[in-house]
Amino acid sequence: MNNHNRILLKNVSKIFPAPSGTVTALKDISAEIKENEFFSIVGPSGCGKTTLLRILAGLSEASSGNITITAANNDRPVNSMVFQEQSIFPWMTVLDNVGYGLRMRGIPKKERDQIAKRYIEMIGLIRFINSYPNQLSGGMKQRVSVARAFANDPEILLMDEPFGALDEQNRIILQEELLRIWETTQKTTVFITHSLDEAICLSDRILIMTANPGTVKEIITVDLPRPRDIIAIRTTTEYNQIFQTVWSMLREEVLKRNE
Ligand SMILES: Nc1ncnc2c1ncn2[C@@H]1O[C@H](COP(=O)(O)OP(=O)(O)OP(=O)(O)O)[C@@H](O)[C@H]1O
Repeated sequence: MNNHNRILLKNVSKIFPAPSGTVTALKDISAEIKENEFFSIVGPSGCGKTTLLRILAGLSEASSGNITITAANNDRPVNSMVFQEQSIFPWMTVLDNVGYGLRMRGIPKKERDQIAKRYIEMIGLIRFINSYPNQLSGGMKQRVSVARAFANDPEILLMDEPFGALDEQNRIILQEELLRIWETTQKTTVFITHSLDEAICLSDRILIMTANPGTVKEIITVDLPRPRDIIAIRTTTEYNQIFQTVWSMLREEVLKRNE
């Protein structure tokens, strides 16, 4: 991991109007996300994770506070987002879906097809390069979304529960593929998940949020060596210690949320 800050959040708050007045979804969120870091956010349901990611993506504005995203190269998009639901275009082939962001940036066809093909190979879908989404399974479609986000080569990658809708087997395969692509590209990534296991297996650090309002409870460093074999690291003492630490913090918040 590089020591430069790529994303700086300073006292970010978000207040939504609600029928009974207002809801404070986020309160004074401050964090520094480093260049090349894999940074996950976990927290009880409704604590504001998606709201925070939407603010980072520029899809929503903070009510107060500052967000700074340092762009190293002005020709690249600032961010690409991968959502939980499959968000690929049904009328485009896998190749055209993965190259979509590059096309929007005016990259010539030959070059964008070359780049797209590289990522399609990485996600193991080269046999399906000319297939349409209705010929693919849910897991395959989500792999196309992941490949598209990386092919776009954004400054930062934002992922909102990208594997949440998948069955466990596909989830493990996609986690392994994501780890491999991330370890090759070292793209600064902010990743939301409900799964502690997923957060630990993938991340350099994990931000644990409180609920009502969403604040930073703790930021934990995941000191597990890379490259990681996500099946093997689950059997280590280090993994179990981190799991217990994160869970004991999160448990308090989930219980509070259920009160
Ligand atoms: N557009 C909106 N208008 C009003 N309230 C909103 C809006 N979007 C989110 N909220 C509220 O803000 C809070 C945080 O919501 P958000 O979806 O960010 O949480 P989350 O942590 O992503 O939830 P989950 O884990 O269930 O996906 C919730 O109380 C939610 O009801």
